[in-house]
Order: sequence, then structure tokens, then C-alpha cells
Amino acid sequence: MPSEDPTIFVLFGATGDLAKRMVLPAFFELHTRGLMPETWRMVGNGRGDVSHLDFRGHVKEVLDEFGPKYTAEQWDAFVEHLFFAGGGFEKSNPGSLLDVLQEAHDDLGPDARYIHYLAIPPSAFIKITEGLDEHDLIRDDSRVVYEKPYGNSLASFHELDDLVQSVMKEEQVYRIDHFLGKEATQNIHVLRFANALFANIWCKEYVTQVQIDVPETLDVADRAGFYDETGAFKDMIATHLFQVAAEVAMEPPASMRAEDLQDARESVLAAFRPLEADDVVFGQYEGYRELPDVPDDSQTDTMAAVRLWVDTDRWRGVPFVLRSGKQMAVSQQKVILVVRTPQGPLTHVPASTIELSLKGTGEMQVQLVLKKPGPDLDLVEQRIDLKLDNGTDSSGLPPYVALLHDVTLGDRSLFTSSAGLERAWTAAAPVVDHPPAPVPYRPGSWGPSESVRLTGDVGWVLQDAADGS
Ligand SMILES: NC(=O)C1=CN([C@@H]2O[C@H](COP(=O)(O)OP(=O)(O)OC[C@H]3O[C@@H](n4cnc5c(N)ncnc54)[C@H](OP(=O)(O)O)[C@@H]3O)[C@@H](O)[C@H]2O)C=CC1
Ligand SMILES: O=C1O[C@H](COP(=O)(O)O)[C@@H](O)[C@H](O)[C@H]1O
Repeated sequence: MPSEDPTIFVLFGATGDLAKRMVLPAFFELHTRGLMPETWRMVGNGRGDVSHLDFRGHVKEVLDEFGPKYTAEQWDAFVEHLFFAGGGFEKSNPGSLLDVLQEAHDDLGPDARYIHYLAIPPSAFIKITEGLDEHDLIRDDSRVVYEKPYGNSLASFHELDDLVQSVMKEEQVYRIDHFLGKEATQNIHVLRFANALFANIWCKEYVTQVQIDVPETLDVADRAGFYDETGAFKDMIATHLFQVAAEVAMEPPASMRAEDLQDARESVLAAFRPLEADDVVFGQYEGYRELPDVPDDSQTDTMAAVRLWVDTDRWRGVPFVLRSGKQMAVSQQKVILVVRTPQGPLTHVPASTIELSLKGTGEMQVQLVLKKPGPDLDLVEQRIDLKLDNGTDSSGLPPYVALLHDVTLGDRSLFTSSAGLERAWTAAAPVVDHPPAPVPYRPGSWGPSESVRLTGDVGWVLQDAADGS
């Protein structure tokens, strides 16, 4: 359902990497699916002087590389909405943005609302926010989308958020964490709250460990400068994987409305125990320091694993073990609940697992212990595989498309809140303040073997399955 409000999107960082891979294709997909507001314009912004025509050419190239297949008619209908304002944008110098916005208002009317999207490096968030305030571009109906990471530490989170809260209301802020926008992440709620089979075992009495394992084969060569300042812990663990952990660990919300879901996530984030040194292992792949823009003595983590404790009655004593890294053995995104073995007549039974893949529309595997057909009571492990789009005719919306759509509709349920992020950075603070030295690992491996210690007797489920152990 599209919004009826005439809308001017301002895309800061429109020529950048994220815009190219995700945001511009998301605009196109929303438009071709008929989900954009009825009247809209997008004004790209950047520091260079790019004509409207050149920007349109750039967007076409981007779509050819990263977008869905499209027809000439679809492109023609889309391109007329695209404009560019160059010369940068800040408090002391707005470049050409104000003039280009005036032209947009001449077309869409003086009351067209603004949706600002900051697809720029986090170091520029403050400068652009101050500029928006100075030039009266945050009105009562405006919305502002911030990319992640929203802060790099508890202190920098506060510095940014204090400014943001002073120039707009919390309801106007959309802090993106695209893992919350994944179809499969949203399915965690439904799987759990719609099926007693899962609802009843979603607690410490039945689950012995939760693993959120996101190894990537990707390297960081094309964004090494950014990555070296960030590292795996901040890029993935304290951001995306903490939010996914909160989705898994939350208490049932009062309803599925945005405020109730956010409340449930915030409450459980407050129960994340600040990490201790013994709960963290950092790795760095061999060869990383040879990349351009990476110092020879870089201590940046290209892999991080943590054991997180969630101090609620539901989860006390159950480790949530989170791992992610670059140049690892496989690319997977799994939430794995390791289920306790029942007390009963069968002994030495392997643990069963519930595995949820966060990729695409999601998949679920349940690993069960069954009787091997035959005269003896031999046990065998079997997997049930379920594609979560099975039996439906819908492929869902990719995360950036879904989240941008939610921004146009004013639905903040899949965005992080100020209180929630403060709690996440508080739990992460001991590691941010005193990061451990990274242990070297071989590219294409599972990272340093030291991380196995965090999983206790369980071991890394994904890794053991791949190794056949
Ligand atoms: N790339 C990715 O895969 C992902 C990125 N993100 C987040 O998205 C945001 C953008 O990332 P990405 O696109 O990779 O970054 P880029 O380095 O590509 O920067 C985006 C654009 O921002 C503009 N820019 C750069 N520095 C400044 C500055 N100091 N002041 C104003 N504008 C500036 C540049 O445009 P110009 O030169 O035209 O001014 C640049 O093209 C970041 O917050 C990042 O963490 C999140 C998930 C994934
Ligand atoms: O935000 C980020 O996410 C990607 C992984 O995203 P996905 O779309 O493949 O699920 C990660 O590779 C990147 O380092 C990080 O900045």
C-alpha cells in the first residue's frame, strides 16, 4: 500500500557504495512494485558537481549491475523522479541543495514532506544533521534515516544521539539495522508466537545454547579504509547480531505493533550483561595488513566471537554465542537453538537443533534423533528442511526495500530505538574500551580455534556439520 503524501527524498551519499548496492536499487524496486508515494522526487546529494543527467546515467549503471532486470518503460517511468544537488551540504554551505529542493516544491507543492536518508560515513552524520537543522529541512512531518553504525562506542552514540534528539522527535528518527528488515528475522516472531511447538520450548528449561553464526567468505578489499576503523565486532556483532539476539531472546510483546515490538527488544537489550574479557575472541586473517589503507600493525578484528549472557528469567545461564568474520570458510547466517536432551529411557542421545537461516526469505532445519529402520534400536540423526516461502506465491521484499517502504509508511517496528542502542553499546562497552589482540587465522578457515572455547561442550554447530564431526 503506497503512502499518499507527496514526498521529497534527499539521499545523502547518493554516489557512494551503499547507495549503489542497496539504496538506489531499493528505490527502483519500490517504484516498479507500485509502493512509492503517489508523487515523489529523489534528490541525490554529494560533494561533487554532478548534473541531473549524469546522476541519472549513474543510477542506470547501478541498476544494470545491482538491480533487478527491468524494461525500458519501467526505467522511463522511474528516471523522471531523479535529480542531483552537488557542492556538498553543511551548516555554513548548503551547496545547491536548497535550490534543487525549491524546484521540487514548485512541482510537488510547498507541503511535500522530506525523507532524508544519510547513506554517508558515520563520521559525517553530525555535520549533515546540523546542516538539516540550520537550513530548516527538519519539519514536523520530516523523517530522517540513519545508516549504521549509529555511533561507534557508548560515548560517540551519546554525542550523535544527543544532537539528533535536540533537533527532531524520536518518532522522526529511523536508525537502520537491515538484519531486522530480513524476512527471516521477522519470521522468528511468527514461528515462535504462532506455534506452541516452539513457543513452549523457547526458554532455558529446553534450550541449552543459542548460536548466531554469520561467517562470510567476503573480504574487505574494496572498503578496507572504513573497515579498519570499525572491525567485525562493531560492524556485525554489537550491531546486527545483538539485534538478532534481542529478537530471539525477547519476551512476547503485548502486540505486534511497532511500539510493543520495540519495547520488547529494548527490555531484553537491557538484560544483556556487559561482556567480559573471557567472553570474547578476536581474529585477523593472514594477509589483511597487506591491503591498501590498512596499517602494517593494524589490530583490527576481521573476525569476532562473543559469549553473551542474557539475564532474564527465561534465559539466565544459557550462553548466546555470536560469531562473524570475513574471509571465512563459508557464507552463512544462522540462528541455532541447541535443544537439551530429554531425561528418559534413551541415553547418549545427541542434542537436537532448530536452525534458522537469515538469508533470503529464510529456511529452517530441525535436526531430530530418530530410530534407524531395522530390527535394532539404532538411533539416527535426520534433518527436516523447510523453505520459509514454501507454499506461498510471494518472494517477500529484500531488507532495504522493506525498510524504505516502512519509512514511507511511518512504521518504525523494524528500526532500532535510542534506548535500545544505548543498551547495546553499554553491553559492548568493555570490549570497545579494551579490545583483545586479534589471533591470526588462515583465510578460508573458520577463524581462530580459540573461539571454540566459548561454545563449551557444544562446539560450533555449523562448523562441526561442515567438518562432518
Ligand atoms: N557499503 C556497504 O556495504 C554498507 C554500508 N553501510 C553504511 O552505509 C553508510 C555509507 O557507506 P558507504 O556507501 O559504503 O560509504 P562510502 O565511503 O561509499 O561513502 C558514501 C558517500 O558519502 C559521501 N561522503 C564521504 N565522506 C563524506 C564526508 N566526510 N562528508 C560528506 N559526505 C561524504 C561520498 O559522496 P561524495 O563524494 O559524492 O560526497 C561517498 O560517495 C555508512 O554508514 C556505512 O557504515 C551499511 C551496510 C553496508
Ligand atoms: O552491514 C553489513 O552487512 C553485511 C552483510 O549483509 P547481508 O546483506 O549480506 O546480510 C556485511 O557484509 C557488512 O560487512 C556489514 O557492514
